[in-house]
Amino acid sequence: EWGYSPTNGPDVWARLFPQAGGARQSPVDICTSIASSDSNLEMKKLTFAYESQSDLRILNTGHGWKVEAPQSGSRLEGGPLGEDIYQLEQFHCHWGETSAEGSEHTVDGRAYAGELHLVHWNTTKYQSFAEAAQHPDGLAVLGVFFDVGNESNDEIEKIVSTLSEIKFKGQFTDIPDVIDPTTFLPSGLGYWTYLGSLTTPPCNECVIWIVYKEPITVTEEQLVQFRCLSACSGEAEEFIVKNYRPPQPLGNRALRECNA
Ligand SMILES: NS(=O)(=O)c1ccc(B(O)O)cc1
Ligand SMILES: [Zn+2]
Repeated sequence: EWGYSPTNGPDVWARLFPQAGGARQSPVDICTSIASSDSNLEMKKLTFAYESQSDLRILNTGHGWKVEAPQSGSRLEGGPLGEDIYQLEQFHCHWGETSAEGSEHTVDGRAYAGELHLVHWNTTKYQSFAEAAQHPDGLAVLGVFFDVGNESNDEIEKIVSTLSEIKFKGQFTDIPDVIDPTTFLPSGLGYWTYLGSLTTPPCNECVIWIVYKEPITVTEEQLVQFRCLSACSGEAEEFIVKNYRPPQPLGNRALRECNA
């Protein structure tokens, strides 16, 4: 089973998952000096509309936590997404063993303490998430960086408060609180965008990435709770202390920015 240790981690994924060695892999280091301010993006504003939902199911995937949030009423469109509408499917995040690392994307070589991914799929063109993940414009993922600060993030706290119930791989529970994905987004809506992939196996090259420039703040305690999840399903305890893939070559891909 793939993971993040030297024997099953990112450096060996391509052996089992050939796409992991492709030319449009994610994450990447966002070199801000080469980001082109694409007037086209300025014109087509990125718009999103989410519902608030309660009783969303959160599960321990063995690689982290994931909230299943299929929202037929949600819409992400505009910006780099052309004329298609994308619908929220799930959200999860990545972190590191200390807060000095943990994000997947880096900015001019700088890592953040973690990164939240809001995963959407193209409902204009495809009939299911699984089908969309087989196409170059199938998914759109919003990435939001975590900075560590003194204010705990109330929305993240709703996630943290359930983690004791899903300590082991395969366990799931319902989040009793109402979750509004909009609250995960920073106030500043400037972003970078490029064509990439899933950052975990099978690393399908099917993602239009939209990475917000402004981080949101979480507390060290909240990140400590993430690291208490176990990657195993039973007694053995192997904590999920890191689950981020390091940056992959950008190659000749365009990196565009939009200062909304
Ligand atoms: N980390 S990620 O957002 O690129 C991502 C999203 C979905 C899946 B998946 O559905 O397997 C894997 C990785
Ligand atoms: Zn992710």
